[in-house]
Amino acid sequence: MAVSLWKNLLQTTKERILQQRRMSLYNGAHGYDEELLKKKLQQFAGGSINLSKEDNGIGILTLNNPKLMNAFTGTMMVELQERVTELENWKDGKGLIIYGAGNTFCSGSDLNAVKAISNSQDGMNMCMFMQNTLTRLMRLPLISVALVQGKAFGGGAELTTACDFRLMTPGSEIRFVHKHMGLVPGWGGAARLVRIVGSGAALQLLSGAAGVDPERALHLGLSEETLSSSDETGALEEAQAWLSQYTEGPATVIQAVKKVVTAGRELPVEAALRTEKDVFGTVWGGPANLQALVRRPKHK
Ligand SMILES: CCCC(=O)SCCNC(=O)CCNC(=O)[C@H](O)C(C)(C)COP(=O)(O)OP(=O)(O)OC[C@H]1O[C@@H](n2cnc3c(N)ncnc32)[C@H](O)[C@@H]1OP(=O)(O)O
Repeated sequence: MAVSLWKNLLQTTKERILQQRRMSLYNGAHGYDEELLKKKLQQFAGGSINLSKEDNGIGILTLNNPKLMNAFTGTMMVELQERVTELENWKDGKGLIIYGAGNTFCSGSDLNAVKAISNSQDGMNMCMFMQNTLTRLMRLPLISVALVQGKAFGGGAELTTACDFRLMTPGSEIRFVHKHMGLVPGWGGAARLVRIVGSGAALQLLSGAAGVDPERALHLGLSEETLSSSDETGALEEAQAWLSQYTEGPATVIQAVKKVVTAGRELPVEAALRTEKDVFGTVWGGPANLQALVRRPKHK
């Protein structure tokens, strides 16, 4: 009995690792050694990434390094990857809100770490790590929201684009400052921004490196809504209420919705259609479907 339990656990863990590899953009075949990079990132310690999984199926992910305006240290990058793995395995999850501690979102990568790994290969390795993590974040079967208070600069602006939606508080700002740092986005922010606002607006935002206030963000389609609260508690409550409109219902169905949209967003149409058929098969005749057939609701 114990042996068979152990075998099952081993098999599940193996499958999970294989699934993560499949979902990752970069692996050994790209000359990328994740374990080696993680060791390097661990040298730049500070801050944390905290996750709280609420009973209503909404996860709250906090970027917590307020002394540095929530800049990403190396250990925070590693912790973000760990939290994403936790969210991938959250059966009851439906939504996710990402926000920064201390009334500000995130000022990008920690410039102290950046300075210490300023050679090209280290930079690309760090990008591969963050692109892997943010791609997995974007593909989570959860509806995700970046709650932008204060500043979302550099890599912080890039992180907002890995979420399905952005909500901004009054006075907040999203700014792709990379050009002023002699850089371009490297965490996947350019590719995602083009898909959100179109190539013309993306080119303006990256080459102008100007701040985007809530009004302009709304106009560009970069933000869904400007919240009325500026304080952390009020903004979080508002963001939860906004997200709840879309997370109402069984987790299996909400996750299926996100999966078909992700497929439509990322795959060629034939592959997206096949995925849609497969996901449909997971809900058709499922508990929520059967209960609805009994209730026979009228959608007036
Ligand atoms: C592929 C990823 C590329 C990147 O992300 S590159 C990084 C891009 N980000 C930046 O260049 C942001 C630089 N910081 C700023 O512009 C300003 O600090 C910012 C965010 C507008 C906030 O301004 P203020 O509200 O006036 O606050 P402040 O400047 O006094 O900052 C408070 C303390 O936080 C520090 N800080 C802010 N952003 C940081 C960062 N990214 N890395 C390391 N430290 C950072 C800042 O140096 C200051 O510390 P201290 O009080 O001087 O010891």
